[in-house]
Amino acid sequence: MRRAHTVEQVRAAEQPLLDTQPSGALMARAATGLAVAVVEELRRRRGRTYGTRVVVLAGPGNNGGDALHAAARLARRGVAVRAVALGEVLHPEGLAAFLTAGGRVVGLDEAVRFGPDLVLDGIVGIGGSPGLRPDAEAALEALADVPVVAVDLPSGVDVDLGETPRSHVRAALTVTFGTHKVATLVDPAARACGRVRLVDIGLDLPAPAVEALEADDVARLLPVPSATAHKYTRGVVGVRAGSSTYPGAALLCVAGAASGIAGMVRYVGPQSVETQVRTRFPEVVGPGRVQAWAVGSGSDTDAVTMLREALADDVPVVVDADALAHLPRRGSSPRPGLVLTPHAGELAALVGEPRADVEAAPLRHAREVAQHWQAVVLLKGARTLVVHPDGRVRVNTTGTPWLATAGAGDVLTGLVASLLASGLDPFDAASVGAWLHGEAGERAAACGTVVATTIAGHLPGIIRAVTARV
Ligand SMILES: NC(=O)C1=CN([C@@H]2O[C@H](COP(=O)(O)OP(=O)(O)OC[C@H]3O[C@@H](n4cnc5c(N)ncnc54)[C@H](O)[C@@H]3O)[C@@H](O)[C@H]2O)[C@@H](O)CC1
Ligand SMILES: Nc1ncnc2c1ncn2[C@@H]1O[C@H](COP(=O)(O)OP(=O)(O)O)[C@@H](O)[C@H]1O
Ligand SMILES: [K+]
Repeated sequence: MRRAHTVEQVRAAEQPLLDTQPSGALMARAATGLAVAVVEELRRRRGRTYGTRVVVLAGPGNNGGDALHAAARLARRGVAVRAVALGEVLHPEGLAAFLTAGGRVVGLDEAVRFGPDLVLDGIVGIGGSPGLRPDAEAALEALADVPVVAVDLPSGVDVDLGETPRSHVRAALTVTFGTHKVATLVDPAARACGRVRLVDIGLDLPAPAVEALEADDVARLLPVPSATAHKYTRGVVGVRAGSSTYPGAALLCVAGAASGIAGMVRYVGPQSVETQVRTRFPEVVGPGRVQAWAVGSGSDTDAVTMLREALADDVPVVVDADALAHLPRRGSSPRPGLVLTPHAGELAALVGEPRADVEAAPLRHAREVAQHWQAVVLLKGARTLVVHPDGRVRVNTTGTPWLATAGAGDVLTGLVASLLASGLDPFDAASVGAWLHGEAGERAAACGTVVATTIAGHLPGIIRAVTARV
């Protein structure tokens, strides 16, 4: 599991170490890890470190201190280093180490003429508020062609919300200390981080604000049939999706549901669509009892009936697409076991705001919807979010932009419902579903361009590969 903590949590975890360890010990760990990462980055880009050039953009706080200490270490390995001071003062010990190692503080023009291979963004870290001051903006503009390594975080992002409301650094690599921050995992800030590398500085941390499943977590959560299993013990998943306008959505939702996780799949929908489903999937049966429903993908005007009928059963329901618009009104008594799977446009319609506002602040909006409907919200996107009404958040880091293809979401809806039917709770079902879907998309993209059918086609192989890990 990758874990991200808030600024307050990081500061609280740092304090006992700052109180008990020699002054500067924690910063030395951070600076050493940063210097190692920069050496690797220089080798990656230039094939060597000796004779390369690095410019530090140094702010007034400890983030600047990290960068200056790291630059001192780089100087001792033959890297030529310069620093541009952004702020009235520089971190005193960091500056002293930097100067002793042969570094020089220069003006912006000289830093540009120096021709750096990399810029180290030590402007602000977790102490920063969103946005950059004009001197930092000018420095980044003048050095715009040079790749940036962000120290702890790209300066200027909103650390705890993962938003980028104002000017900020766009890094090629972010070296973050102690734990991930919300901004290194959650979009749009995560997009400003480039690759992210975590340096352990020995913090003892509480439960995270945001977590990201990894293969071993998914392996632990995925159900496998026991020796005495029969189809009903594995769970039955029902699909109410598709319409005469969008029969394909039913096929794709069923394909996601029929990935081999649940013991049986039922389809309930218009006769003409049912015929197509049964022809394409001979293993699918008709109405009856289920342990979870997938509702709404491509359901068009049938959405309202499909949702009502699914909600009438006392089982978890995944609500997608057209059915989202027919959710019981906000404020009415919440129904347990709901998973909502909007993309940004659908979530925008739920909260009555422009799509762009949701895309600029996905975590905030997903939290709002989870609260209002007391439901698990799976907000689809490049970094899909899964938000529980109790405040827990997971972010999905698998996937590829090739997944942005019509019908991909329908496959996900069926898959999440099948995980619910097999007994996972809504939070795990949504986050495991997003992880598997992203992996299947990556595998499909490795074989060629991606359409929704090929994503579904890769699910069984991914599921077996993951379950084989335990
Ligand atoms: N406390 C420690 O010993 C450790 C600190 N660490 C580093 O210290 C950083 C936090 O240091 P600080 O608490 O000194 O804070 P920062 O260095 O993040 O920020 C310092 C100051 O920048 C100014 N500032 C705020 N927003 C700004 C903006 N948008 N533009 C320009 N200036 C702005 C403020 O006056 C703030 O006090 C972490 O991100 C990490 O890099 C690590 O070295 C681990 C150990
Ligand atoms: N840029 C992207 N990178 C990675 N995954 C993406 C990207 N854009 C969309 N996706 C994923 O593709 C799927 C698209 O689903 P959705 O928007 O519901 O499409 P549709 O309604 O056509 O099925 C979601 O799982 C989403 O997370
Ligand atoms: K920074």
